[in-house]
Amino acid sequence: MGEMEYHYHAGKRSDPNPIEYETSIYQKGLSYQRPPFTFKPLEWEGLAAERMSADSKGYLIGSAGTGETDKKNRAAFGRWSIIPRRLVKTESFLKLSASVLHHELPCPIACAPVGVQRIFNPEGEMAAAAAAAKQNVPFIMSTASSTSIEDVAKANGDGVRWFQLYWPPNEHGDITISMLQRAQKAGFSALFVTLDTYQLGWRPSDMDNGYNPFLRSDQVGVAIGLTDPTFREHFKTRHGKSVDEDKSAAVAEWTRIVFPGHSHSFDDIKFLQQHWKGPIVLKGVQSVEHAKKCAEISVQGIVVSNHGGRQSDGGCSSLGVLPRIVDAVGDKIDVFFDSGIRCGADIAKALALGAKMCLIGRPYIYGLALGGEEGVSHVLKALLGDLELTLHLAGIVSSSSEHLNRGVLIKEDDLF
Ligand SMILES: Cc1cc2nc3c(=O)[nH]c(=O)nc-3n(C[C@H](O)[C@H](O)[C@H](O)COP(=O)(O)O)c2cc1C
Ligand SMILES: O=C(O)C(=O)c1ccccc1
Repeated sequence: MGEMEYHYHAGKRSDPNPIEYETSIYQKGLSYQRPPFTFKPLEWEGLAAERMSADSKGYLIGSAGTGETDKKNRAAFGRWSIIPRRLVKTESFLKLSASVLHHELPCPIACAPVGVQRIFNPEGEMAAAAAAAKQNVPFIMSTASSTSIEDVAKANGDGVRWFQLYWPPNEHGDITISMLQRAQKAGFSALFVTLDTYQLGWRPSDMDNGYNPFLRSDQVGVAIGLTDPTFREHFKTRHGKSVDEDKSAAVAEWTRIVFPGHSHSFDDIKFLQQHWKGPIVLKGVQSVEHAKKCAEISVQGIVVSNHGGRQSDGGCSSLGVLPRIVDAVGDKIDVFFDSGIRCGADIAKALALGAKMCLIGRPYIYGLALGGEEGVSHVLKALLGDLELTLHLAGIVSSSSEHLNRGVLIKEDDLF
């Protein structure tokens, strides 16, 4: 199927057509253009699950422990409601934008870093990075990618791309530097450092399945390590054989390096600041105290995230902590948000609560599993179209904080 023509238009604002909402989505859609799969966002997970092996399904959909954090992430969106304003003179095309990391970008969402994408579709990150570029959505590449840094950059072309670091311990600083240099050379313009995953969480689905994507025989998720010259050299010195001569030992060694089982400290951030020439964003913030410390050490941003509830059970909702973190540091650093976003209204609420940009996690991977590049495009376009129409019909004329702010929200609990 060719490029869909229903309306969402991230970045295609130069040619506004006021009636495109109706004509594209309904008339064209119903008569001769069919989406690759449903527009119903809450059905994507079930449909994708039908396509996947039990291992991949458990890995993607599963979360930590009883799943309490994950459930709270979702439930939190229902506690805020959008109050529509009437007789606000609106343009037919409102402006979606985001002002982050000293840039004006055409839409306020990005693809969250998600590792091992080839377990969901053979084209993996190549398909997702290509779709993101076409929709003007920044793509955050994971250290645990199943495709090398250089190949993802090629697939992403002239798109905006950022690199997510699973950060080796200090004694492997040379390997960290090598990854950063490769990413920089390949056009990744910001560094997202994930703080909450120096070890995978307690994940019952994966333990039931005895499943860890790294330890599969086809070594998915270790593409960066196995292609890294500094790691290859390190492996040879230490094991007396090349990576290619003993792949399973190399995979085990790389896994120990990127998931060492212990955390860095605030002081260590200086090392990254010395070796990365660009903005640094710390991912996995859930407390005001931690956010304030991040703001003190001259990083450019944080991601308020609990990793989609995949790391710790019994945690709070990511959306619940967002407003207080924005109040504490939002005027000093860029606050990104993720965990639990499934539709346009969810994005609208997180932006209204002060996030500058939302990262989309599982939903675009459901798209990848259901339809490769076209599936990811469908999900991104659907989310952006849904966001745009949600704002439009609420009389909110842009996604900037001037118009989309706490004034448009009410707490559902306060209504009763
Ligand atoms: C299958 C899967 C793999 C992930 N891999 C990474 C990763 O490699 N690096 C990272 O920082 N976060 C990773 N995450 C977390 C996402 O970046 C994001 O924080 C989370 O998915 C947001 O929650 P949501 O899925 O509810 O949108 C992963 C999430 C999933 C579902
Ligand atoms: O599963 C995850 O949440 C994650 O961050 C990860 C870790 C290792 C490989 C792939 C993804």
